[in-house]
Amino acid sequence: MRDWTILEEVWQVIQDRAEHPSAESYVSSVLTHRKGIDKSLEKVGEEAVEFILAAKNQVPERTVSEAADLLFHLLVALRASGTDVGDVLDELAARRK
Ligand SMILES: N=c1c2ncn([C@@H]3O[C@H](COP(=O)(O)OP(=O)(O)OP(=O)(O)O)[C@@H](O)[C@H]3O)c2ncn1[C@@H]1O[C@H](COP(=O)(O)O)[C@@H](O)[C@H]1O
Repeated sequence: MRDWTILEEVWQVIQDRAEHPSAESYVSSVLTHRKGIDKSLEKVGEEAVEFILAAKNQVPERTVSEAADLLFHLLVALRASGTDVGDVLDELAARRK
């Protein structure tokens, strides 16, 4: 089975950027944006649309790239909304049949 720890690593970096914002950090720029949480929610929407178009048009490389963008921006939006990704994983686990 493929190793998913990269998702956990990215989540940890997002926590670090939230707790220690820096001017060079893209994550910090989203989490401290003047639009507030709307910035990260907009990014989730944009990336979802781009993913849908890539998958619908059957462009494999773009589908992979847009899926990565979507997962990344979803993690940032979870942080922006004060949601623990652990609770999302627990929810998925609870749905196991
Ligand atoms: N996975 C990503 C990632 N994917 C995309 N991006 C950035 O997302 C930005 C958005 O690009 P777009 O073209 O979608 O949008 P844009 O119009 O340029 O900008 P906005 O709409 O966001 O204002 C680009 O600057 C990319 O570099 C990312 N930035 C960071 N990460 C991860 O987050 C970690 C922390 O990054 P920093 O916060 O920058 O240190 C990194 O080590 C990576 O693991």
